[in-house]
Amino acid sequence: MTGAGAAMRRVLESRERASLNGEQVAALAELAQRVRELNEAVVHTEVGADEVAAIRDEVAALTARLSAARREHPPLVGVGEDGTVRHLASPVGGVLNPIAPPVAIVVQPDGTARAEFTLNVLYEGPPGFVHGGVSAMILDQLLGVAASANGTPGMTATLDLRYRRPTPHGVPLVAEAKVDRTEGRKTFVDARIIGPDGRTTVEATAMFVMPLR
Ligand SMILES: CCCCCCCC/C=C\CCCCCCCC(=O)SCCNC(=O)CCNC(=O)[C@H](O)C(C)(C)COP(=O)(O)OP(=O)(O)OC[C@H]1O[C@@H](n2cnc3c(N)ncnc32)[C@H](O)[C@@H]1OP(=O)(O)O
Repeated sequence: MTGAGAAMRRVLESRERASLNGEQVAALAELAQRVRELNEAVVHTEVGADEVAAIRDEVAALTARLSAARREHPPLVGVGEDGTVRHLASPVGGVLNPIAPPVAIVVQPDGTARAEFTLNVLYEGPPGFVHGGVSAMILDQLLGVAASANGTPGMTATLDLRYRRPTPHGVPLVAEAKVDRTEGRKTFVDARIIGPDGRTTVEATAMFVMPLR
């Protein structure tokens, strides 16, 4: 195990997060997906006020059923040898988090963290386009995964963004991040979001700092 992997394991163990087995993850991921669809339906519904009130009560009843047995913290699933963490409830791509945009990040052999995804209207800022804060969140995650996969995980210390052109929603997007260099505890990473026309919409650079403890 790398020093970074050991450091991450220490950080996570000190936070006493439970692990789930594959079957539990699959079941909860399906539930989260249904809730994602519910969120989208809430934004678009045109049903009448009485129906809205009835659905509100049904949703409240479902929340009470789920809350009958609760964990103190959201679960994590382990740390890889390279120090990367699969955070199941992450607000970016966390399969158990119904508000997470569906951003599945894959680390390529050259260390590039890459994701192909489509954002729906739930992530809209200006009409027709993705909210800038959502783009920043996705890029922060991608940058952090690239840093972790490099064996040099850390906390985001700086995140610089350049919004070159609007990022459309409802169409396939690509995002990529790659480590530029490391200096001691600091890791510098570059990233971008690319629109369906192949042009970059947002560029980002970040510095991650490995905490001392
Ligand atoms: C074992 C690693 C554990 C990491 C856990 C990561 C989970 C990974 C999991 C899965 C991958 C997915 C990725 C997730 C992506 C999302 C990540 C986030 O959202 S992180 C939340 C937002 N960020 C914060 O809340 C940071 C808050 N700040 C801090 O905790 C500290 O300030 C920290 C750790 C950044 C630095 O604190 P110090 O005490 O360790 O280090 P000092 O001694 O102050 O600085 C070291 C060097 O860095 C520079 N530095 C530090 N912060 C700077 C800053 N903000 N701007 C410029 N320089 C800075 C300093 O000037 C110093 O440089 P000189 O050595 O003198 O050259």
